[in-house]
Amino acid sequence: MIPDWLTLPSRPLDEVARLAARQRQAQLTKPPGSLGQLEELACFLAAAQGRERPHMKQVWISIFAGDHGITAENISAFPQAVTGEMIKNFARGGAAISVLARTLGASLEVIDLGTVQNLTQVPGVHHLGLGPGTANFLYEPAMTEAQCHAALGAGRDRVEAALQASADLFIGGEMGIGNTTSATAMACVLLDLPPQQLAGPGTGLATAGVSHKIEIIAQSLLKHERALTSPYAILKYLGGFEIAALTGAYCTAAQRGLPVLVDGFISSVAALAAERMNPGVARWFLYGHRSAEPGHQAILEALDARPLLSLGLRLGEGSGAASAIPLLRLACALHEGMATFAEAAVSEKL
Ligand SMILES: Cc1cc2ncn([C@H]3O[C@H](COP(=O)(O)O)[C@@H](O)[C@H]3O)c2cc1C
Ligand SMILES: O=C(O)c1cccnc1
Repeated sequence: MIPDWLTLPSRPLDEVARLAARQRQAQLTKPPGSLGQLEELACFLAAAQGRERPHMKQVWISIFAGDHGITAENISAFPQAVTGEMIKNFARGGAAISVLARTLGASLEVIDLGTVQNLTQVPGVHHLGLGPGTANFLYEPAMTEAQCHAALGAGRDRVEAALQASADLFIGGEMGIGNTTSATAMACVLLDLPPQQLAGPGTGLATAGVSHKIEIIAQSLLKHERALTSPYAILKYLGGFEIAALTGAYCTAAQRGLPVLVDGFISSVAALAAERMNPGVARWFLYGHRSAEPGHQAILEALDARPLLSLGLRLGEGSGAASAIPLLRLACALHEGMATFAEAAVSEKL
């Protein structure tokens, strides 16, 4: 059963502040609308922060990591051990997201939800110990009810921590070898599309590997067909600890009024699951980029999302979202710092 807290209503955006921001944009020294999505970003952030002039100072990034039983089916170009190895790399500051966070002045934390390796001795990592990864969903539900609830709750708790730290924005990243298979399986059910249409190379499978991945997903969907009757069941049967944590985080962020910048394919599947479990939460979501993973496009369309960047990234870890932070900051700076037509004595539109 879906936990009660997950479906509590999201906070309404401040439409008065949004309107005030729109009116300010109309007075700035540029043809109306000429800053395109940068204008919309400023107005969205105004509505989210309840002030005409929003800012984007404190960015909070939580990386959720977990192992996947489905890796036993040989569906990734990399071995399962990479999940744990990358957790250590995050902790040491050597991963792409580590560099991005440092460069952006964002806070970064790593949550080990449950991996095959015992990483409790690794300093600087939160350990939740939900088990040695999910079960192989080709044969069994990926998560028990208790694991799924704990993972959703872990996401909620990290958003609460972000709020405590006065964060202006929440980014969730993920790490879990095999999680494009998990996310693709979920997306097939959420969108009612066949795996042939959504599956892609993930970390770099060649054509034969993608065909095998499609076959494994198709068999898994057949196996659990009768159980996959709700977005929560889809998450529990086919998801991962980190995907559930993202889902819980996204719902909490919308409920508490903290805007979210969604990352790539896997994060967007979590965002779609969140929106299906609690319609309306997606009003609080921005989308950092369009991933090179081919299935991302269909997910973005289902969310009516307009991603900010399209750089051919296919990494995860929150990297595509983090890469878009400078645009959010520029949108706020333009909104705040540009002169109005009156201030600059520039003639307005005829
Ligand atoms: C070194 C390395 C660092 C990563 N950081 C994120 N991912 C990404 O790749 C994985 C998903 O792809 P698949 O489903 O094909 O296994 C996830 O862990 C994801 O975050 C990485 C993958 C690797 C190899
Ligand atoms: O878009 C993503 O999030 C992604 C794509 C491939 C591998 N890992 C993550």
